Amino acid sequence: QQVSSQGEGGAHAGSKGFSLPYMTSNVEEVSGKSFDYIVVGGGASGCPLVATLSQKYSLLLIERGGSPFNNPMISEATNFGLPLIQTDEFLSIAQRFVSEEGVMNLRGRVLGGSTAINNGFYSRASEDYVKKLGWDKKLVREAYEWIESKVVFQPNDLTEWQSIVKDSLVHAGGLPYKGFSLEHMPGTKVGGSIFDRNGKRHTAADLLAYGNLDRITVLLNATVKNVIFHNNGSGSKPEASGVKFIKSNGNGDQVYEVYLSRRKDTESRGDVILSAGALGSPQILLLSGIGPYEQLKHFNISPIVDATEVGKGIKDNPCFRLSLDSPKTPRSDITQVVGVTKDSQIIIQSAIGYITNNETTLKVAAKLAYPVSQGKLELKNIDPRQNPLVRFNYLFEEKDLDQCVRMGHLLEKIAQSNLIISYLGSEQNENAELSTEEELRELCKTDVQTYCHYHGGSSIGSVVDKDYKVYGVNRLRVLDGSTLPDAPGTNPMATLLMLGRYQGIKILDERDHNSFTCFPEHGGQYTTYSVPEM
Ligand SMILES: Cc1cc2nc3c(=O)[nH]c(=O)nc-3n(C[C@H](O)[C@H](O)[C@H](O)COP(=O)(O)OP(=O)(O)OC[C@H]3O[C@@H](n4cnc5c(N)ncnc54)[C@H](O)[C@@H]3O)c2cc1C
Repeated sequence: QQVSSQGEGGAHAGSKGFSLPYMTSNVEEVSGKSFDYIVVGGGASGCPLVATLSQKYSLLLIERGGSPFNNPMISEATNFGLPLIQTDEFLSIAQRFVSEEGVMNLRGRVLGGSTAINNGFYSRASEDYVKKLGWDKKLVREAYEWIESKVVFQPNDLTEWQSIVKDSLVHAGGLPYKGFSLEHMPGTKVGGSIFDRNGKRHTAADLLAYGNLDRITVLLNATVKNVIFHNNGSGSKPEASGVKFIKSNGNGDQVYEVYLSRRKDTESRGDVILSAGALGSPQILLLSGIGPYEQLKHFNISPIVDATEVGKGIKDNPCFRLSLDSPKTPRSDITQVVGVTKDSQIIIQSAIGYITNNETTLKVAAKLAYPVSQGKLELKNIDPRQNPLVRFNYLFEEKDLDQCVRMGHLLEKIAQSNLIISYLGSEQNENAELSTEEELRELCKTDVQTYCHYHGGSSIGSVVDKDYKVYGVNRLRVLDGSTLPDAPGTNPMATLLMLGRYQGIKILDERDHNSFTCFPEHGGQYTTYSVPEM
């Protein structure tokens, strides 16, 4: 495995000699220009995609947040968790959202996306998952390895807390120890991390340094409102020709535009690619007139495609979390170890996060790896800077609720293991009784939480085709967590980073062989409308 062990393979924020593409927050500088590709959202999938496509094409990456470079709140492992509690409505690094059922959740709002605020735990998807999504196994491996050689690290020693968690997972949880691995597997393992051995975070934005820097422009602090379409003549599908965006700070109400280069030969034109995440991309599709007709009408949005599936099937992995009382205030601690049950249904991990600016809390958490309950995403208003409405319908399906009870049992057993109790030095836990089945069932319903691994909403096979092209229009793709119809089981970041690289290579190959196919191969119920003036 090509994981860097000491940071030599990666470039981290602020390191000397680390060249980055041109970045600007000056909207006027970019407005009116044309690029071969326009990528919206510089997160886990967007950044490797841009780096890869830049080998041959000019790109504009538009990111609603600022730069992660030289920002210790992002780069220092010791600050892990602080940005998650320091949120505001429009400008903070992390943006909070609360699902319709009242569960607090988070999304990244900075170049690097959620990889700039997350726990950094890196684990590949299983071969079964790769097969199920119809991906090319060899290319998937190459793409994982490319990512790993640049921003993934093998932890050196486990922290004291992670070491206790590891032993408790093995002894109390019955999950045998498998050592260090990037592969998803049952048992207890140490995984990869985007934090290096010096405690520096390497976000997806670091990957931009490996592209052709002369061909990449990054526009920061600009929020994309919608995609611009034009008609190529009667009978042809609406074609994306650019995007409209506004300043993220809301100053002024001016709307700016950028365009796709209009080469004479249509075969050699690029695409607008939405990589704005599981909330951002479906929201932009809806704001662009691609969504259920009734919803578009309600918000007075001129319809481009009556795409009933946009926003549907969004899922979040329900999480059962226990906060442990500790007499000491431990230092914040990122996840290095996970436990996976034999049937791969439950994943357990622990981190120490901030609850106030100077107080931390120890948490152990179990996540349901493959939830079946699905929700939906809809517009709340037409402001792209605000969160859309999202309901995940956590534990709606009985099967998920049963698994949640199982998670509760296992987690309580681990949290009350001798190892953890003696570390905490608290006597109250020692005599604590385990909850009954009924109590856990109730707790699951009232206390369900999130791991922030939400996905779906513009899924492959229903909103995009196997090449991530949006059904019903030309030159528009979506590539990020919103396209995953099911969770990768393990933590999703590795797979979403991989997907950006993987699909970037596929697009380069596709264009080399000049075999553009603009027609859906399956799925995709849609009606297209003629393009109105916007
Ligand atoms: C707190 C937290 C902890 C996590 N821990 C882990 C972990 O340890 N391991 C793991 O594997 N996964 C973890 N995850 C999940 C993982 O980080 C995400 O699944 C992954 O980053 C999603 O990738 P993405 O490309 O779909 O979206 P993102 O990485 O979120 O990127 C989307 C980007 O689009 C931008 N954007 C959105 N809308 C617009 C717009 N209108 N205009 C311009 N830009 C826009 C956003 O600002 C963002 O930069 C965690 C997530 C969170 C929030």
